Amino acid sequence: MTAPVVRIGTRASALARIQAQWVARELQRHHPGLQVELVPVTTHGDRHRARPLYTLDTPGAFVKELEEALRAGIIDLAVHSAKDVPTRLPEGLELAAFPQREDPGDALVLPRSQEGLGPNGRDAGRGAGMTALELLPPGARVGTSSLRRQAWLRARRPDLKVEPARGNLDTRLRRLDEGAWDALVLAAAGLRRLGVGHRITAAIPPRALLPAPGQGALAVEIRASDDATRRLVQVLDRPEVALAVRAERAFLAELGGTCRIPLGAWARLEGPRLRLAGMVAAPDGDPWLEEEVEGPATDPEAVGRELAERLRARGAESVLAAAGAAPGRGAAGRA
Ligand SMILES: NCc1[nH]cc(CCC(=O)O)c1CC(=O)O
Repeated sequence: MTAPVVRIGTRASALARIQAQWVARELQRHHPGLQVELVPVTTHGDRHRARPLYTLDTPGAFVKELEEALRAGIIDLAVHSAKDVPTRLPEGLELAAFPQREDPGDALVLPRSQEGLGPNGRDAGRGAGMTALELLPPGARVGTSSLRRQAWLRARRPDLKVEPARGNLDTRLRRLDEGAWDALVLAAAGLRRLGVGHRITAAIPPRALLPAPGQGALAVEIRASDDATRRLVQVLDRPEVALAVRAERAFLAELGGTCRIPLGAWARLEGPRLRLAGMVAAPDGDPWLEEEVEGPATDPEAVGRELAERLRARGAESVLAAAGAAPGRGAAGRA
């Protein structure tokens, strides 16, 4: 009998490759002798690096081609950042595992020349103990591509100049150091996975700014008919992560969210209960609606729906309507 080969599709970006390689290594660690092959796939989101994600009209800008390769049988599994995966999957595919989650929060990064300022600053600088927002000087130019981060910055610090920042992470950090912006706001998980967690000047905890649904988590997608691969990837699944991300995604799906509206969600397992916080806001951060619910961990989708209902009761619908959000496939490379 020939040893089975599992073909893992990966985007070409450094972060995507690190994530796919991690999955490959974990699979081989748990299944000695298993053959894995990494198959590069280019996505729409990768081809339009320079444009803010929310201006791309394809939902799932970073996942669509991987899903097509899966359905065509070119690859057996796709490794995604969970927050890039639209809430509605194409026919015949399923998310089979949610591995251990990285830091779900966002992070403020200052240029190298200002690094001493933060709580992580090597010289235990003047900024020790200061929050991300306190570290930003008046009128600072802050680079970020996500509407959620933009809404937060505009609501909390109307003096700031919020500017688009896309391109891969290395490029953005280099341009930051060259003076393109005074600061960047990014997902902490991406920086940590890339081994540049030391560039985080100040963490922005989920309580201060609710993350994008799924932020910091990976999602492993397979063909629903592929029982062999489902069995193999079971070892990667962390039930507490799966429950949290399912609740966050259900909330997003219920509000028909796309990456065109500022929306955040963060779930934690507390024993047999699931606690889920969520927000929707106008692009300028006013209004800003935030709520928290808890419910049985046995039904994360119900907890997500309950949170959406609570926010609807507070007028979320008009916030969504004003942003032109229509029920669609859900997150399209939401950040
Ligand atoms: N939107 C793109 C994207 N997709 C996943 C990450 C980072 C890793 C993660 O959130 O899990 C990023 C970059 C960012 O938002 O700064």
